[in-house]
Amino acid sequence: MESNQSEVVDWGRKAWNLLDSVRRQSPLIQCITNFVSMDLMANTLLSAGASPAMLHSIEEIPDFTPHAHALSINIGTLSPSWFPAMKAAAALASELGKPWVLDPVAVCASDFRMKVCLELVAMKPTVIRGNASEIIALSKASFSTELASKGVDSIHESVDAIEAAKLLAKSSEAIVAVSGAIDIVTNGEQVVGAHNGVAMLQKITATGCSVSSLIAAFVAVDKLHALDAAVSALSIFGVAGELGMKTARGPASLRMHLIDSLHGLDEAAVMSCVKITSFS
Ligand SMILES: Nc1ncnc2c1ncn2[C@@H]1O[C@H](COP(=O)(O)OP(=O)(O)O)[C@@H](O)[C@H]1O
Ligand SMILES: Cc1ncsc1CCOP(=O)(O)O
Ligand SMILES: [Mg+2]
Repeated sequence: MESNQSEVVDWGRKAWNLLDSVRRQSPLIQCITNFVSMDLMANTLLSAGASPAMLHSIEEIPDFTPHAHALSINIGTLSPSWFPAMKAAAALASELGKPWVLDPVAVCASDFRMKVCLELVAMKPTVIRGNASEIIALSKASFSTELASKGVDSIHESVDAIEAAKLLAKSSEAIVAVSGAIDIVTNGEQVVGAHNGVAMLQKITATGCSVSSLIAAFVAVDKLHALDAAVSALSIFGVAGELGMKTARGPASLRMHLIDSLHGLDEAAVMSCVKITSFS
């Protein structure tokens, strides 16, 4: 059961406990991800205390996926040859009761991406995390040229995608997370928001991809509370961005300070900086 809507949740404590569990358990996260994100995603997971493995060959899935504690699937640089491995890994993870996260990068950019994503959504991801335009497009379940204009970036605000996220969560039975100025997370009924992060994170490629895999690491250590784990991961990543921004001079140095801050986060910083509120 997720945190009850009427109870007062100490989100700072919850987020810290989850980060602490990731550091103690160092879950193995299999990432089938795009070429752009591999480096930042692996470093994000390492600096949070998890153990990343970027294995995407279909031949290795029967041997390796059973050892992973969670799986992260990202369609960023999709080509037809990758799709069978994504499906095989998702199917095996589901069969073995392992949580998995889908990042529908640029699902609005082409009919091919939309079809691939809809097949993956039907395979029951634990969490779907995208930006607002991606979640709006995916909830409509059909490709439209109107949303294709910005490719991997969003043309909507996250709060504009709340109803779409709820619809998608209900139809897919996944937790749906929409990143943005406020990160929105829903199970279709309950809606929570993480108010952390800095706008400069949008100027570093693959921060969205990386936070999707961080969600996989948090869900790996608390798979019965995927909504709480997802919003905590988003908030913690945002806090690392806020602290990193204090010494950054632009996107390139923020990338470095983001990783350093995530690695160095302590209980006091998490307790005082995490800002998660209920929307419903
Ligand atoms: N305006 C903003 N203010 C603060 N943080 C933001 C803002 N926009 C995005 N972020 C953060 O940047 C990261 C990447 O999100 P986003 O840019 O929405 O994903 P994507 O890269 O997939 O489009 C997330 O951690 C999100 O919280
Ligand atoms: C630029 C780009 N092109 C294909 S995948 C990718 C990375 C997208 O990363 P994010 O969605 O985290 O911005
Ligand atoms: Mg993205």
